[in-house]
Amino acid sequence: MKKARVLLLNPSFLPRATTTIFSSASQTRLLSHQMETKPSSDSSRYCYDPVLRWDPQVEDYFNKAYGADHFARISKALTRPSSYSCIRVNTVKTTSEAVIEKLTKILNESEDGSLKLVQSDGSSPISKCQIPGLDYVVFVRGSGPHRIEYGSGLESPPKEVLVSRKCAEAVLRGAQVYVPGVLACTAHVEKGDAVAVCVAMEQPGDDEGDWSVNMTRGTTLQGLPSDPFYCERSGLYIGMGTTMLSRAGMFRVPHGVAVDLSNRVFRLPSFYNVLEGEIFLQNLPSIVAAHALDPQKGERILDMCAAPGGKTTAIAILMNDEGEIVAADRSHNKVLDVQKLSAEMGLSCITTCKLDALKSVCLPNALSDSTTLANGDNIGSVTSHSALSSNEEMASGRSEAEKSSSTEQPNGGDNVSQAEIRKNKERLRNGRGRTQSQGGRAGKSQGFPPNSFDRVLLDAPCSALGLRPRLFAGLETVISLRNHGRYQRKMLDQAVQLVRVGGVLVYSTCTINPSENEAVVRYALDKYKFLSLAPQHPRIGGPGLIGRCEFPDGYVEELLKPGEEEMVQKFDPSSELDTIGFFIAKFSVGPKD
Ligand SMILES: C[S@@+](CC[C@H](N)C(=O)[O-])C[C@H]1O[C@@H](n2cnc3c(N)ncnc32)[C@H](O)[C@@H]1O
Repeated sequence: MKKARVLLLNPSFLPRATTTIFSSASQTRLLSHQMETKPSSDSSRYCYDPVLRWDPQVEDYFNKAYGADHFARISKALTRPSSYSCIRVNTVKTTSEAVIEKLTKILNESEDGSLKLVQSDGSSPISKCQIPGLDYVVFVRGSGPHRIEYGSGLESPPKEVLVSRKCAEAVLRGAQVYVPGVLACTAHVEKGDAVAVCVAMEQPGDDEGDWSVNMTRGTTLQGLPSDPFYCERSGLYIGMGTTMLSRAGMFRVPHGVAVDLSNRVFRLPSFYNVLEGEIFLQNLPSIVAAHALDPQKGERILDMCAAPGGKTTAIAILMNDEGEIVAADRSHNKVLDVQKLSAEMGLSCITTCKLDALKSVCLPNALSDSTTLANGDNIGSVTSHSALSSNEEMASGRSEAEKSSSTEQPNGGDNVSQAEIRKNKERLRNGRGRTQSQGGRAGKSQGFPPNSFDRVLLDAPCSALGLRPRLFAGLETVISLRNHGRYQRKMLDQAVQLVRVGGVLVYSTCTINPSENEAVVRYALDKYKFLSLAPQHPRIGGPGLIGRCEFPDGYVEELLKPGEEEMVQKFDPSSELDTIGFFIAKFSVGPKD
């Protein structure tokens, strides 16, 4: 496979990089270090130098796709958080300047002084994004990896708290160590003790592809080589902190902070619950995906896999909250999350519905057929889009008064089941029920007629192999990666039908897997001759991969053709942009016949 040219990026777009401190031991560490059985020296044990574990065939595939050196860099980058937090400002409510002022005050007043300390040159860690058109994006620079003094040279080893891999990934992003994430702890730990926090990583089981942590919660550690998985935990220390509970408390109480991790390998501010409704923490490529869609005021847009609503709300802000965005997701509870976010951000152009993207196209006659069915044996569970938007089922950020007075019925309003009409009349008379108080219910949609949207975003569910920090990747196999691609192609088949001629379709994923990115684009371009790749603005990601990949089982995967690679945006976690791995393709929809 031919590797595509790497686009050189202008680093001035980004917050200035902080000094990284890698020990020479960490640079030379062998890929197989987690499997070593010999006890390691103190300095290589008490440090953060994880190596991502992949299924061997997946690793082989990625090595071929990217080249071994490049993939090793990607794999390493995935184990670290990005060096900055990216904040999207809700310009409907506030401005970047106001947010920068408030965040500066919050950070200066914060009890955790670590963020102040990282700026050795006296500059602020907060800055406005310099990418043209993205001046409503604010970066907050973090720092790391820091070398932590664990006191390992002392006579007795440091007391330890062992946390689950998922807990560790959250902690690396700035979270605290919460009780449910704690798996094991040294004996006799009391509240207020200094502890080293390390990660319990999945280990290979007896069968191929079988991985597990294999440790009972509450296990006692001694800090000695006789501890379970002692060697395997080498190089997996994420910081030093103070216990907020005794050992017994950690395994007795259901929630709360277990360790106040004051000395971290990576220091990133946690903006949990900060400036709610005014800001949204979002990865830079996700913001760029909303721009790639290029939504215009007054348009009708479908976000097919919308939850939790990060891109939906980004699109709404780009439209200045004028037009209609239908935010769909398969999961009822996740649709509620979109409703909550839209309401919090004060956005009224977003309507939500529960919809399986694989069934999102509904032919006009099928629409009334299934509505008839719904009247009979499945009352109220299937409701057309028109019914939803006119009858409050499709919850939106619009005020109650506005919605109840709305007479707008885009499809003529003739697809509403009588049961739904009765139910809604009652609801309007009685006011919202308890579960409907803040978008407590997500209406189901049975789909939309072909060509009913100006633009469609398909931010597809994927293997998420671009998300970082990631400490383990062994569960995906070449077959599961291929299956993700198959699922995405089926969704794309639906999306293509829903965009009107002259409209735009954006396809995105947060994975580095070519089967879910370039191969899906190849499929779309080969199958739908009316699709063409369209230029994206801004274009700050790198090029896609061209060529083909042949697998040992004979499966052949076609990727992009020469000339197409510069039309997509591939965000490489190992590049200077220091983002998650992400992929964006934008298609123009030409005449369909
Ligand atoms: C990558 S996430 C979307 C993230 C979202 N676009 C954002 O920016 O906040 C993928 C979403 O697809 C949803 N999903 C998975 N399968 C689906 C299906 N068949 N139909 C609709 N949604 C689906 C998941 O529930 C998940 O919320």
